[in-house]
Amino acid sequence: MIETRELTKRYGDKTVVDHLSFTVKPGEVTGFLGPNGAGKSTTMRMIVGLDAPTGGSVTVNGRAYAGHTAPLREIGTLLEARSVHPGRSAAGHLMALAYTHGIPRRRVDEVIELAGLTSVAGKRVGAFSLGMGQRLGIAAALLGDPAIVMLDEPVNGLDPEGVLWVRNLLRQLADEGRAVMLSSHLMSETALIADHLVIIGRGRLLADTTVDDFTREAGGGGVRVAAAEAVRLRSLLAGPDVTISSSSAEELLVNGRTAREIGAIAARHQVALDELTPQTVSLEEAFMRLTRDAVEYQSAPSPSTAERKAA
Ligand SMILES: Nc1ncnc2c1ncn2[C@@H]1O[C@H](COP(=O)(O)OP(=O)(O)OP(=O)(O)O)[C@@H](O)[C@H]1O
Repeated sequence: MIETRELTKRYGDKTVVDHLSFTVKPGEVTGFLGPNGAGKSTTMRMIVGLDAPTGGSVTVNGRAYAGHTAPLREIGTLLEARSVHPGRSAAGHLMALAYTHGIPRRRVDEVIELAGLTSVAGKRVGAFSLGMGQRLGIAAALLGDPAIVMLDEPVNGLDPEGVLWVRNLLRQLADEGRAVMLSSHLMSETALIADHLVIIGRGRLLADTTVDDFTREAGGGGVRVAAAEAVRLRSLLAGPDVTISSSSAEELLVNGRTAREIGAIAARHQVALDELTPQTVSLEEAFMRLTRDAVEYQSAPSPSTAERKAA
């Protein structure tokens, strides 16, 4: 389990992580989401003691990372900046890591197989593709058979097969009872992998929710109904928590009733429907709405000719 409480990081007068509190629980995949520059990497670096917090605290399985005698057995990480000697083979790299952390040699063979690197284990890391490098990074993260796995942008640069592999692996690790945390700036991809979502913007917590709840709320765009008898249908659909607007004489936008309920009411009263369409909002759109005010570099529309002349 990872627990951050009021975790804060400032660089000069800029607050990069701002009183952030969340928990990454065992048996779940937690997606850690935010636009570029939101503070995800900084938070992850503080979790493993690579950056010191300005305020607040973070614990890994109940203690500060530095307080563990065998930290690789507690938490395995893949962070963005990896330093692997390009002249070393994949097996050599993992062996060196295992040796310095007192991890038995057979575990190296296990993670090489788990990461699908058996056929390239003897190859120079410098000649690895991006995808193979990611697999090696994940193999290294799993070396200590840790209770927590924390990966920064693990699917970045992977081809569809690689993405599927990461997705299945993370599911398997969570099903084994491990706490899995992965960062991303891609909502739709994360929704396919994660159970839980921690969404941040400008270092602040914007949402701490389940993927199911986030998806349900994102789908709350109402139902569009078209019927020649729209006026009669409108009064039939009215109710305490129902709001109905209309953009034309034969169209309604209904909030507070599902498409199924609307269809049943229309059938009961013999109102013929020309259209019955739930207005879904894509997950990516919902994520963009949530983080809109927290995007570090927004693309501004270029000034119009009139504005340029006035300037
Ligand atoms: N050492 C540093 N000194 C000053 N500012 C820093 C430092 N490290 C990070 N920052 C700033 O902190 C903010 C958060 O950066 P961070 O890398 O944690 O964000 P992120 O959410 O991981 O972004 P990305 O998705 O682009 O990797 C950025 O504005 C970045 O410029």
